[in-house]
Amino acid sequence: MTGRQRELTMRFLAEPTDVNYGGKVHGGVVMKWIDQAGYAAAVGWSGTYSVTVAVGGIRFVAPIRISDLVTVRTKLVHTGTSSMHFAVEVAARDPMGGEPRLCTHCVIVFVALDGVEGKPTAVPAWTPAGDDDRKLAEYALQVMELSKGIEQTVERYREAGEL
Ligand SMILES: CCCCCCCCCCCCCCCC(=O)SCCNC(=O)CCNC(=O)[C@H](O)C(C)(C)COP(=O)(O)OP(=O)(O)OC[C@H]1O[C@@H](n2cnc3c(N)ncnc32)[C@H](O)[C@@H]1OP(=O)(O)O
Repeated sequence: MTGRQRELTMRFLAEPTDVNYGGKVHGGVVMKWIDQAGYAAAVGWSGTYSVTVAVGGIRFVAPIRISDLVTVRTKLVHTGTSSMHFAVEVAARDPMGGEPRLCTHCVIVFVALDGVEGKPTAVPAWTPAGDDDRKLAEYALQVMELSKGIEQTVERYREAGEL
């Protein structure tokens, strides 16, 4: 089974405990769903315990409302040695009808460990099969490069004691 399931989808209803005073789902709750779907996808692909190492390019495009049917879709778009990059889309729709709306998208990266307190370990490699796959992989790598650039900027300011 490891190294075979490239896509994973979670579906559920947005509950009253997920929403803020305006009836819209908290951004942090959406991030938790992304993390959970990414975790299931990562351990499925790697066959080992995996941890989130980075999230990039997260954009909350449209709100999710209470009782919406939510779909979190993850797609593996790149593997490194121990890392797995997933493109994630969160969509929602009224379960009584209506078109799905894209609500959030991002890239999330997991690292496979050789145990719960372990070290990074190799994952089955995934190779892009066509132009669409190659574009997705390039997109994910660019997003993560930009995120690493932000991390380095933050680090520079922290080291200079300016934060
Ligand atoms: C048995 C128990 C089951 C429990 C079942 C419960 C289930 C319930 C539901 C689950 C719910 C959801 C759960 C979600 C999973 C968490 O939420 S995990 C918690 C949040 N994450 C963490 O705590 C991770 C903290 N970070 C770390 O421990 C270390 O940074 C890591 C991830 C082990 C990496 O260590 P490191 O020394 O940086 O390792 P290093 O060898 O330099 O890099 C490893 C890889 O990371 C990549 N990397 C490093 N930095 C970055 C970056 N900024 N950007 C991109 N890639 C990077 C490297 O490029 C490298 O990739 P490869 O070249 O190998 O492909």
